[in-house]
Amino acid sequence: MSDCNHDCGSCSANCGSRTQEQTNFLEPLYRESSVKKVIGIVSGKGGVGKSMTTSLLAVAAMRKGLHTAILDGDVTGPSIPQAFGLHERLLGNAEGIIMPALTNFGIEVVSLNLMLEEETQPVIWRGPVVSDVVKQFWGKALWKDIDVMFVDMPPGTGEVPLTVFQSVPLDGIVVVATPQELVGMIVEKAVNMAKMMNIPVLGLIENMSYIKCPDCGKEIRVFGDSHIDEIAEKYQVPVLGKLPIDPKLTEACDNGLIENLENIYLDGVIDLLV
Ligand SMILES: Nc1ncnc2c1ncn2[C@@H]1O[C@H](COP(=O)(O)OP(=O)(O)OP(=O)(O)O)[C@@H](O)[C@H]1O
Repeated sequence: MSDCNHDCGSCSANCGSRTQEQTNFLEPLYRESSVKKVIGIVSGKGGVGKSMTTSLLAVAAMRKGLHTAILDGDVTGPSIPQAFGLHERLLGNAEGIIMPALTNFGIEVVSLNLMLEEETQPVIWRGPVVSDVVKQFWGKALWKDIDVMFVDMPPGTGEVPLTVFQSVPLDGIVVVATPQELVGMIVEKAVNMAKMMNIPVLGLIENMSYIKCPDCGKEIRVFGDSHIDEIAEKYQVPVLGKLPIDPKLTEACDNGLIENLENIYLDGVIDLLV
């Protein structure tokens, strides 16, 4: 590795220069939980549509008849409950195990926003506390017979997402980016981070790729030309989708109706992921 500091105790990469056994940071599941497949939704920075993509993928999986869950790991900016219109407070069982909330169509959700006294309360916690919360969402919740779980990962490639990468046994990740990010190195950093952790990159999704003129149907590339195919080729990963800026998506998210939306953009993707 080019940035190796030869301190294997502080690194999770399983590279050729490793001199110490790899430490296992994985958080165990609660004994009554079972999750067949765990997919992390990752972005190089915030606000690019990671939660939107997580929600759309979960809805698509649920519609395929899979028992689906969302672990909202974006602890400081949790937007999953809003997209599904969830507001009730989460309950714990006698052992203090979190019981996930159920959406109208049966997706199981755990999110910090369902635990706060006030949904508008800011979460101003330091990194280790944030990553600890995500670990607890994985290990201290009752995830019963889940076929596929989507983890809305904390944004970026810093300490918090790194700890989540190490604590939750991800089967793979999907990277979401806007066209601007695809010009820079942010996406490549996210892809490389996953590779260093030996986590397969299942594919890339370009969000806010274009806007369709409602009058003539022409696709306008507001943020410039797409570079997603070049990056996908460079890293040999598939492009799973290109989502336009669609006011119907914003409206559905804002009104908690994401499950009622016809999921035209990511419908076919589930067969490639699960
Ligand atoms: N393709 C799209 N068309 C229309 N609106 C979108 C689209 N993608 C995302 N949005 C809207 O943009 C906002 C940000 O999206 P989202 O919350 O999914 O981003 P995020 O990457 O999860 O951000 P953060 O990491 O800050 O939580 C939301 O209001 C969402 O409804």
